[in-house]
Amino acid sequence: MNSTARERLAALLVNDVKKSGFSAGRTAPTGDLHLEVQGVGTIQLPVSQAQARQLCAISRPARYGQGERTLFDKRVRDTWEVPKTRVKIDKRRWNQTLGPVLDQLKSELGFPVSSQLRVEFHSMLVYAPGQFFLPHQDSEKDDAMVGSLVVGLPSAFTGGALEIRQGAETVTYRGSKKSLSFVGFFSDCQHQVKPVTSGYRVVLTYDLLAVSETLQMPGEVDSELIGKLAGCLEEHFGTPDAPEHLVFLLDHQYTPRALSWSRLKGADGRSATLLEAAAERADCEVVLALVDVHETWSAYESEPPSRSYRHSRYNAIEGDGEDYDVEELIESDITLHAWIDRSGTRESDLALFVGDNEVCASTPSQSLEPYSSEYEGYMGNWGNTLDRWYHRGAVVLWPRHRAFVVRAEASPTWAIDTLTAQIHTGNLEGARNMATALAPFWDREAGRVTTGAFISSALSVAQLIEEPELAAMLLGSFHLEMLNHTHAKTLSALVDSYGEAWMTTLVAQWSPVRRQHYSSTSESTAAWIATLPQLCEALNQAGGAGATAARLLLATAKSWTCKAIESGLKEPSPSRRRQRLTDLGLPVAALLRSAVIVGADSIRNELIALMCSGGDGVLDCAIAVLQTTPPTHWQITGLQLVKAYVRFTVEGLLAVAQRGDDDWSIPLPPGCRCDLCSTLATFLGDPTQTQLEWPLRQDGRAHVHHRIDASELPVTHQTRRTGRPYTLVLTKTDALFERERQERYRLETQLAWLDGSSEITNPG
Ligand SMILES: O=C(O)CCC(=O)C(=O)O
Ligand SMILES: [Fe+2]
Repeated sequence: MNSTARERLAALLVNDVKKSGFSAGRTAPTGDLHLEVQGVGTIQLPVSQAQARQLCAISRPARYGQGERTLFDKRVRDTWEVPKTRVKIDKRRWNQTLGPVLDQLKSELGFPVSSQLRVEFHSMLVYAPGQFFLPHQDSEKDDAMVGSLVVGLPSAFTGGALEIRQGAETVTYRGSKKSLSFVGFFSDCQHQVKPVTSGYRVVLTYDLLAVSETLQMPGEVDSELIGKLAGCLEEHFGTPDAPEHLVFLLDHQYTPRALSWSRLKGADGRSATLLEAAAERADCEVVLALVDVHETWSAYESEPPSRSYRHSRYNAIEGDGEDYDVEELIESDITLHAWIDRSGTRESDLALFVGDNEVCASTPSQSLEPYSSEYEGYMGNWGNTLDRWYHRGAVVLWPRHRAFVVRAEASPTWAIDTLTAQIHTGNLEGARNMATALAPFWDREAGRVTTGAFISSALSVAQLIEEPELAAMLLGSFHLEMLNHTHAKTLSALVDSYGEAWMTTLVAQWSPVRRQHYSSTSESTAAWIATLPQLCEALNQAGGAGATAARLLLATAKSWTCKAIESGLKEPSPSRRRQRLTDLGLPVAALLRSAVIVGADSIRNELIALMCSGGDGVLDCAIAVLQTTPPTHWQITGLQLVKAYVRFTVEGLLAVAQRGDDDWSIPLPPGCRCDLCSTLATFLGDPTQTQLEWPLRQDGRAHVHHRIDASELPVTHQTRRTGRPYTLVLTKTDALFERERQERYRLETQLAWLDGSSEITNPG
């Protein structure tokens, strides 16, 4: 007995839907097939060896697809393909056989009676002895394509079986000596043609397309079943802490383009129809969705991996084949990616995680063909693992009275658009109620949407809703880095509506300082600050409280930058420290310009004082600020002072006497002062000693290594592994002299540049 309502719902659907296969075969007499190949003539059925050889003579080797490319590789596909333009078929007569066969295949593949299958000729193939096609999947090159049809022409051959696999199940089709043999299968099945051992195998291949509505009207007979399904839905959603959704995984996999209510594959159409009717009775909303199932299994390699391909008619990927024995499911997660509701409205870009207690299926993912899989050798906790990904279709349901919340959680963009529409139709009270319902999850869900359109709409909804707390809730998850000059008017209106204190709290919440990102992860903050002058300009022009908003943003950007400089100065690696501080030149320059724009003199003065505060690193930053600011702006931004200071400092550095050719002393930068470090400092500081042999235990050696490497000193360290303890051999290198030469050259270049620039700023 299945315990949960959702499991009972899945069981009801399994029992109802006639067990239809993923492939189906038929034979038919040859009478209606009149086939002519230019250069060979009318093809006599059964195909003789002689005519088969003639066909090979006018053919070319068939290609296969992989990714975006179409490839030719005889180790994957070795088949002759008759050029399509040479093949002529009397369609009218052929349809007399093809039509009824398609009807039979349709029912065996589980399509409802009301649907229609259509075919499009794809190719004529000839397999000579030894030829084959390795396992692959045909990709859907047309939205309506659901599978492939292979029509085998009668001929005498052995081998060449067509094997179709669906998960653990393989069905083999061998063709016929006297009749036409038809095999239809879905495009989510892997299939292969085994090598022909004698004679010739000749086939026509077709794309199989589903046309017209595949959803049925549920019949009277279904009423009882629909009642039971509706009962399951009511029970599933009935408890106070019930899950938000019910996700029924369909049997087939779909590409985003192919997913549609009217083109469900096989029995999926019937399941969807029944669930839709049940949803109606249980007052639920229903959508057709695309879910990604990701499963991690513990696994081991059973034999050396072979390759398999998603063949395209023109797209291909590698699969895992049957080369791993899977043991136990370690974890599985399911994400909803897109859906289409009954009115045909599509929501893409969803990223909704679905809990285990929301999912049911009549076929476990494991017995489908994964879209992609990856085998990892020993992974620590789990030994070897096999990861598999499936793109499954699903029917997703939720109670109608929860519709707004469910849809809003899945798509914050939709939620904001809906609120906007409510406000515009004058239903402010309704919009406020809706916004209130968003509060429990809004921070989490809205935080992952960063599109410009979403930010703009959310900012205006927050203003139009005329409720400070709701407005702050709606915008709470934003980051400063999302704002640009197009938001100036709304930002200014927000300060007008809710006041400066409200905005101050919000900006603090948006601030990167709160996230404490000052280093390599903060490029986006630095890049945003570089655009701040434009935003400040726009805010100034917006009038009203725009200037207030600009000053708030500027102050936050300034504190981030000062913290980033502080953090950069603490960077132990000299080369990384120089890089980080040089990179901060751009935001500092932008802050200075912004300060001028909004008239924030104190911020400007503070930054100028900071740039003139000495120290190695700050000098690098100050030079970068000068280099990124046009000299014509130096006066107004206060950078004249910085220029003078830099000039003075650089001259001072250059005035220090150059290192003598025999001076090997190296200062050890401040840091640890343990006994080992003082021995190290003494050796380094000695102008004549270039090598030190130092018997030292392992932990001591590690400490000294670390000290030398962290400061990037021009000293090599080697361990001589004889005696006890081993001996650490430290050797000063020539890089000491070379680096100082380069550093002087750099300073001289900077000085020359500064002098050159001042001519521009002080004409005459
Ligand atoms: O030759 C066959 O039966 C199948 C050929 C095939 O798989 C293909 O053309 O994609
Ligand atoms: Fe194929």
